[in-house]
Amino acid sequence: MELVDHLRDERNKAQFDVEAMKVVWAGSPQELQLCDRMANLVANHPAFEKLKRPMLVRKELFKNSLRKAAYARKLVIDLGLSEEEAKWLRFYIDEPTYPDLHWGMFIPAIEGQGSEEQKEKWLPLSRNMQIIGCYAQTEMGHGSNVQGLETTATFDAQQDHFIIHSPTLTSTKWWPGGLGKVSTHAVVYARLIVNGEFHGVHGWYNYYSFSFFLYLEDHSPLPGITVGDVGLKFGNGAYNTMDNGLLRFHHVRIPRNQMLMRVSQVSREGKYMQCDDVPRQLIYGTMVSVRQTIVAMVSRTLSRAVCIATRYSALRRQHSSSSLVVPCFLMIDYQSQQSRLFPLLASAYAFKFVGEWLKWLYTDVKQRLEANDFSTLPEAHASTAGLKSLTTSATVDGIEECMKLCGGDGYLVSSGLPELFAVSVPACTYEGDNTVLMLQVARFVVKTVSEVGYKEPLGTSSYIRRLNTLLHNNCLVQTGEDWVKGDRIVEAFEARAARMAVTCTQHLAKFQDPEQGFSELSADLVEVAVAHCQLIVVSKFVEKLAQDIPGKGVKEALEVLCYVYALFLVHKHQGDFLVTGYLTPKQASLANRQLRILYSRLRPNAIALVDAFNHTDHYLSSVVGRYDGNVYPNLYQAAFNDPFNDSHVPDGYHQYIHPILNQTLAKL
Ligand SMILES: CC/C=C\C/C=C\C/C=C\C/C=C\CCC(=O)SCCNC(=O)CCNC(=O)[C@H](O)C(C)(C)COP(=O)(O)OP(=O)(O)OC[C@H]1O[C@@H](n2cnc3c(N)ncnc32)[C@H](O)[C@@H]1OP(=O)(O)O
Ligand SMILES: Cc1cc2nc3c(=O)[nH]c(=O)nc-3n(C[C@H](O)[C@H](O)[C@H](O)COP(=O)(O)OP(=O)(O)OC[C@H]3O[C@@H](n4cnc5c(N)ncnc54)[C@H](O)[C@@H]3O)c2cc1C
Repeated sequence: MELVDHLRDERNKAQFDVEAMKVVWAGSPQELQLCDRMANLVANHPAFEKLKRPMLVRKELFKNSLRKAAYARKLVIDLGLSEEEAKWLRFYIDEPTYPDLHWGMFIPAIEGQGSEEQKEKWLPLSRNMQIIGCYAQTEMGHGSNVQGLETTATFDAQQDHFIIHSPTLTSTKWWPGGLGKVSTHAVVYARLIVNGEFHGVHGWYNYYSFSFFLYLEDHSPLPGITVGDVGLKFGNGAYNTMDNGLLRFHHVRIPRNQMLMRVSQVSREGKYMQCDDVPRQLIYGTMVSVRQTIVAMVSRTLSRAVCIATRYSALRRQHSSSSLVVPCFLMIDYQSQQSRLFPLLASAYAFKFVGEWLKWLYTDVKQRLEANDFSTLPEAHASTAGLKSLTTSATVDGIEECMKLCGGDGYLVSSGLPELFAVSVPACTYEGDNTVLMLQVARFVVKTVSEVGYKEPLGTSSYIRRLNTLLHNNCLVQTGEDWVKGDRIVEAFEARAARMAVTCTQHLAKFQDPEQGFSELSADLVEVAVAHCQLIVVSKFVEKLAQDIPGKGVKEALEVLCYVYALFLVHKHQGDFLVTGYLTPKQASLANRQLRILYSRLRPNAIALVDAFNHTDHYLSSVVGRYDGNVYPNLYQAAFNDPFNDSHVPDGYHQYIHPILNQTLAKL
């Protein structure tokens, strides 16, 4: 039977080579081929079916996710997949499970913080999954405030042991993924006590990582350990496939050599030693690594929501504004729909490119750290923290908007959007609360501004070198067309970021106690950080356009997306641009007018731009976002796939409806 493509007319409108755009989106022909292979391996295997997930109760759901993880592991071994291939395989299985933390945090923590000897011992065991690990940092009472962690690790010189203890209820380890039911090991953050002395109580370096056996072979916890799951989380399915755990220690002994010893050591005699040439911030290194990964992944999450909303918008017809009776308008042709949808489409591309750049920055910093060069760590910290915060917040808001863009059907689980929202929303909290992370960026920016004159701003903050120009030269835009020039756009974002940073730095200088100033101005400081991070995203998109991009019409289509992203932000934050005096109201309104022109240029390419994400129907898991656009019969069928429709008479009907119909309520 011939398959009907309900989106064919839309696909025919494309003004660029979709296959070439797929390569740009994937990053390279090799990446495209790799992702395509892994996505189809998952899509074509019944073991990875996921549509029934939201109907399962927690215990079934969890067992189902363990089965999938075990099956994935078998595929990795049987097919001899590389670590990179295995990573994509897990990604397309699309279900948070313990291997995410094992591979994503436990192993990187050992790699980054273990001594050579420890790495030799623990890494082969971990990579072969002979042990399964998690990352136990957060406590019930302390999440953002890592300095406040209460778990103690007291050195016992007599027995050459550390004694790990949870002195209070609030010191209970709380949230670590994979901890609740599965992990055999954990990297635990604790306060170090040697010879009765807390080490580094004034600094941030008084937390050390320990690796320890959590379970005996019969899989009951070691004596002195209480472990469990933190309980049901938001959304059906969603993050409930993960055993986020709780953990308490009652004077649990572990050998001294299980303290991760790259940053500092405790000797057999009980002497505490800090490695001179290694900054203490390195114990936060795993977070830098994971924040980078989150940015690399988040564009795909947003692209998935946008793909669903764009395809449905290009199929569904509603009435025109002049006639409420004739259903003639495609939803995507409403200007208001475009103004909500197209900036999200542009954001997905923008986040992809900034994610590629961040990966480059992180790879560079990682190599430097291995060679004990820590000079770029502050920038890597600020960039990973800020971009993690910016992109996850925008993505989660974007998914919610996509749900609304699909009308009532977006709210159906079968649209794929509610579960995507539920599984993504904790990304604004985990790996650092987004506001807390933006305050870290603000610290970095304010420090850079304060040091102008005796320390050269580098990398993402190098615009601060041109402070004088940026503070005094206003925008030169005179026509709408003037707005679609890369260097002009970047300069506008630089001027806004620099002016906001300088104003805040001046306000901070008026406080006698800098910390009090920082606290009182924290809302403004978050806005400074947002401006700095948006500048990074815009400038990396513009830099991408300066590269050689093959394929008919590909570069032109990307230019439109870049300007949509940038001018949408100018419009959204026009208050910043106006208050700082960089723009006049006329220039701001020219930006908005140009944005409307750009939407009309983007419109014919909309479907092709989401096709270029190359998402399989399995990955999308959305009736309304199907590739063939055959929505309505499938939407109808999906309703009958719900077990709730197995019978016309639900449980409770005879008991609770009949008495009402028969007026026999007194018998209840
Ligand atoms: C949509 C979803 C899509 C995709 C998802 C994909 C993958 C998901 C995979 C995994 C995610 C799953 C689970 C998540 C796991 C976790 O959540 S683990 C726990 C994470 N916890 C946190 O992130 C805690 C946040 N808090 C902190 O990081 C710190 O406490 C703090 C930095 C906020 C503050 O710490 P302080 O000790 O008070 O620091 P400070 O005094 O402010 O700063 C001291 C100096 O240190 C520098 N610094 C801070 N952090 C780092 C760092 N990470 N690296 C390098 N340097 C750092 C800081 O800049 C200061 O420097 P100065 O030069 O100014 O002194
Ligand atoms: C799904 C999920 C998975 C997780 N996985 C792990 C894991 O594997 N391992 C692990 O160790 N942890 C994990 N966590 C914990 C996570 O890292 C913390 O939840 C996170 O760091 C935030 O800490 P908190 O929950 O204590 O929030 P809080 O720090 O209590 O924040 C609550 C509110 O206070 C505000 N706030 C806090 N501090 C400040 C400040 N200094 N200035 C201004 N505002 C502030 C925040 O902006 C936020 O609005 C996970 C959490 C979730 C939800």
